[in-house]
Amino acid sequence: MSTTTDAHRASTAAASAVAEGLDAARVSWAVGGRLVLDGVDCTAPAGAVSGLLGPNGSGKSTLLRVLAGVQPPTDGAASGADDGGAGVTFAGTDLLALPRRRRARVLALVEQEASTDLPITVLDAVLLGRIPHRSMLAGDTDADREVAHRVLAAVGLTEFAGREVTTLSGGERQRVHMARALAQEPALVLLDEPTNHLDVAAQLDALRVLRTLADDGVTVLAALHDLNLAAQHCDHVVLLAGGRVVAAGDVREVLVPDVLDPVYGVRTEVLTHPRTGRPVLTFSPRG
Ligand SMILES: Nc1ncnc2c1ncn2[C@@H]1O[C@H](COP(=O)(O)OP(=O)(O)OP(=O)(O)O)[C@@H](O)[C@H]1O
Repeated sequence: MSTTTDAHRASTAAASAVAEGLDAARVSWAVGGRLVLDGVDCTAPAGAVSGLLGPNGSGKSTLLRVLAGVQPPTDGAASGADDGGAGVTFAGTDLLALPRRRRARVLALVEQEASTDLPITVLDAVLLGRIPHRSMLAGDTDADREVAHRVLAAVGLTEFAGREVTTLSGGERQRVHMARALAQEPALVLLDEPTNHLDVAAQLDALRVLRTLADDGVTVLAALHDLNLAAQHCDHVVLLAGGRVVAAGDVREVLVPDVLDPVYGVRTEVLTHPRTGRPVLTFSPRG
């Protein structure tokens, strides 16, 4: 069985061996006196696809927003957590201390409900991702447009470049959000449910894009609800419940009945994928 401490320690050690990953320590966030994140420690190794898992309301979106610097962490002592201040480093740099613009050159966040009601074309929406790379007053350069077309091709949206974003389907918009994030050319990508709204082929496409990023050395951390997608596509997973990390490590250690059943309140059975050797999970109600 994978315990919080053992698996987490092992994955932390693995991440520090890869000097360039994301390392978050003692991250807390409270609202209305309630601790939504309670001293979260987690890592995402560089060059790997990491999955952030957990039931509804466990704190995945909140954690991604804090890691991305969108929402400042609550001071541990002030929030009632029994630890000190939060630390979020990437490649040894204190992410929370970086000015916003510099942080946007390092990391991109793809949120679940990103605003899509701007009356602009897909190409212009993706070009917004280039803003952190140019001076405030400069317009798009040829190099910016080259990057935008490259990332549009990567997410399969080349023929949508001239379409207004508002005319796209939910799945197409989801891919625009991913393309805009990729246009930032970040070294760290945080994604909240990137497969939401996507059909099964598009889900595999999205995960293929994440794999390509990881193969290029990018650190990828994606919140995922589908534990089987995580089982097949993640190198490392972090499981949250009630704002705490309950397990972290390799999918074969974390995605097991002893860990999942109490967290999700279900009965899990684990098979082995005949081709990949990775776990395939089935669920039934507990009782
Ligand atoms: N601004 C806020 N005000 C009050 N409660 C909040 C706020 N933001 C988050 N919460 C609460 O914090 C908890 C964690 O929310 P969060 O969205 O991070 O969970 P999640 O794991 O991403 O959930 P889901 O899988 O349903 O998307 C929830 O109970 C949510 O209602």
